[in-house]
Amino acid sequence: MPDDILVDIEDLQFNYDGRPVLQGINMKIPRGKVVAIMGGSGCGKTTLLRCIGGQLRPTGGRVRLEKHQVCEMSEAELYRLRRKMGMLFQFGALFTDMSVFDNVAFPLREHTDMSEEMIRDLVLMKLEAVGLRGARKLMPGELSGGMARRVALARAVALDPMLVMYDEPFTGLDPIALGVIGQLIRKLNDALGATSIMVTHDIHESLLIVDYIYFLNGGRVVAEGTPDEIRASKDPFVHQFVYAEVEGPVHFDYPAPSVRQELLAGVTRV
Ligand SMILES: Nc1ncnc2c1ncn2[C@@H]1O[C@H](COP(=O)(O)OP(=O)(O)OP(=O)(O)O)[C@@H](O)[C@H]1O
Repeated sequence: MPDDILVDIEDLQFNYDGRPVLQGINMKIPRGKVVAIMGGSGCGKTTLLRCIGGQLRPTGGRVRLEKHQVCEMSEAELYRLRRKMGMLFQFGALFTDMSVFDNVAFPLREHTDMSEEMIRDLVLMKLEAVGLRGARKLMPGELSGGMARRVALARAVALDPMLVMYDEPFTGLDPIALGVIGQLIRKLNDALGATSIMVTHDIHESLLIVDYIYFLNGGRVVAEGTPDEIRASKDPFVHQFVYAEVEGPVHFDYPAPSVRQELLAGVTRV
């Protein structure tokens, strides 16, 4: 694998109970880049992140992260590998019974045997990077939504990960907080020399901060490109996302038989 590719995904397939969700995904994510993955609801974006992180075992294909074949690793090996991955899942839930400081210190205490003094210095550095050093004693219940997301961001990068994965980091934020989080994702990626993969529905923020965007539909990559290529694209999938059109090739309904079929089968009673 060329050295500049951190994550190499080849023909990745995943089924839930026999229902195909990922149907042959190919992606090469270079080191140092911020990449967005977009697509309609339920098209498999979170499933893809979980296959990269090794939380789900694919039914076919492979994921290489650096020199590691993620799909073939034991639980113990995955546990060690995850130390090098930061993850921020939807809403970036903080531990509500721990202060801001302890939330960010958590991965350091869990995965290293650093002294409390070192942990303190590192936590304060990460909180400084997200502009919340002064808020370290607050509890999550005392934070605004945007502040809580910034703490979750600081926690995701506490161990200086080589790869940071974000699952819908902008959900529920007002436009200003959303812009702040977007800028921080970019800034932290570059300051840490990390690589970031972000699942998001926010095309406009993505166009501002990422290096490359993949569009998924039906478990496959249907379009991809740099922000400039995406802006200039005539592809109908891309067009539907950029202009937030309800009608288009992306279907937002969960797959179902026709209403007529269901009525005939008598299964629509609730
Ligand atoms: N644990 C599960 N068991 C069975 N099916 C699942 C499970 N988790 C997800 N699915 C199904 O797999 C498909 C892909 O889900 P996934 O969460 O990856 O989609 P997504 O693109 O991230 O969606 P969204 O944008 O709405 O978060 C969906 O149809 C979902 O219903």
